[in-house]
Amino acid sequence: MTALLTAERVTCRFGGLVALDAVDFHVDAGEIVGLIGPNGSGKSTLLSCLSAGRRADDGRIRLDGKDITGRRPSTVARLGLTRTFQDARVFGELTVTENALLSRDWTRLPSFGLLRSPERAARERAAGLLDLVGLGGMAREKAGSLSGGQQRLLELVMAIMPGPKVVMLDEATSGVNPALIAELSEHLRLLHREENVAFVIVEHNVGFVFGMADRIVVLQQGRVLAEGPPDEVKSNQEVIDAYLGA
Ligand SMILES: Nc1ncnc2c1ncn2[C@@H]1O[C@H](COP(=O)(O)OP(=O)(O)OP(=O)(O)O)[C@@H](O)[C@H]1O
Repeated sequence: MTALLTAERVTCRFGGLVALDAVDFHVDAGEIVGLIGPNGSGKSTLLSCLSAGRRADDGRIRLDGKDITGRRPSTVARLGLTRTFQDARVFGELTVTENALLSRDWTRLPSFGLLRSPERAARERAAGLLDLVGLGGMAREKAGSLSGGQQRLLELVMAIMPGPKVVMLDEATSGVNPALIAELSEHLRLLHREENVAFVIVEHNVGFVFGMADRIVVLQQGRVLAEGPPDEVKSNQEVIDAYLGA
């Protein structure tokens, strides 16, 4: 089977520092991949290269068979790859619904001639997704009034609105009340099931990511240290020494 997203020998340098050193990485359709590793190991840089926020210095990236190396972030998003950021990026002065509608992509939403305009289709989709993550009752509230966890969920809705094939989550649990992390997992599972979308989850909360992922990839100093099913990676001595045991 050909992977949905593949990175071949992706290299990224910041001056003399090699943040990613010929990294191979892939995501299959509908898969949940956890990306972990110590601080500075290159996780966020890999997400930026994959989503075209940063141009890789070397290597190739393909999404659904198309070469997306060096394409613009908006093009990559339209082709089916979206992301969230370490700091939730919602617009506090806009309502929850207005935020969700910001990331609509008219061309991918079904409309039915005069009966259902693209605007109406987008609003219906936003309402459905907000309901799915439990934010339906807050649709008219200003996004700035939401809690950290609710802002994370709204950001997730914004990333999913255009109907992507893969969504990358950078530190999904950061700013989320620890008591609500189990709830966040449930909402993610629901979205995964309903939307049949693949997720790449960059995360320091090991319990959360090992509980969610089908496969874990461990980065260390810009290279892949290990990858495999969560149970296998959890008991890998190199991973314990480099990260989990710390
Ligand atoms: N804009 C930048 N300019 C210079 N160096 C950078 C820049 N961004 C990242 N780096 C360096 O690249 C390396 C990889 O950083 P990156 O943020 O990708 O790691 P990370 O695994 O996401 O870390 P963390 O878990 O702390 O978020 C680090 O050494 C970091 O200092």
